[in-house]
Amino acid sequence: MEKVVERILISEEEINQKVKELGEKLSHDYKDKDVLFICVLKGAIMFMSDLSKAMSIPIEMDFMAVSSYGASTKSSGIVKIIKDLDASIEDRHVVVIEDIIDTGLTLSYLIKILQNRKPASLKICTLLDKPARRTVDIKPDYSGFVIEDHFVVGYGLDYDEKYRNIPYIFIPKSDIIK
Ligand SMILES: O=P(O)(O)OC[C@H]1O[C@H](OP(=O)(O)OP(=O)(O)O)[C@H](O)[C@@H]1O
Ligand code: HPA
Ligand SMILES: [Mg+2]
Repeated sequence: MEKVVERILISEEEINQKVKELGEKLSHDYKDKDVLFICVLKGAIMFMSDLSKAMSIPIEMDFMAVSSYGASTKSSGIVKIIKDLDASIEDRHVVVIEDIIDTGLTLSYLIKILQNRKPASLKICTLLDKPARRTVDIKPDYSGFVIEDHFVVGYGLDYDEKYRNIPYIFIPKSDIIK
């Protein structure tokens, strides 16, 4: 990994601690409700998995896949649904689980679609928030770390589909990014 890591931004320990805190907060906030977590594939896979295990209440899970980045570090601005939810979210208490809010285009598009399906409530939980690059007005209800304007990978986040499995979040060396 020395060949590709410029700098570790968030260590495995820091992620674990933050996920534990978010799990406690969400468990408290949803203790009297049936909550449905929607994982935004593929980036949120690690966060969804660890966060759901940090919950002290039972939750339901569903998955949605959208894509706007492709093999690039820049959002195309066009968000495509690649896989939709399996079930209706009408009257459900929904929390959308994301790995990162960057420009905000992906989530603002997704939230509009989900809001139209009339959930009882709809909140956003993101591990990373990069407000410097926001082009649309969207804010998370739950957020792990606010980060500066770096392209980051690891813990679900990819560059050209690689590094999602690395258990920490790092800034890659510039020569591996085209
Ligand atoms: O706020 P934005 O600028 O829209 O960027 C954030 C989104 O981009 C990434 O997904 P991507 O489309 O690369 O798909 P992936 O999760 O499969 O990597 C990331 O996982 C977020 O979903
Ligand atoms: O910083 C990032 N890293 C990886 N994928 C991303 N998608 C949006 N922002 C990022
Ligand atoms: Mg990506």
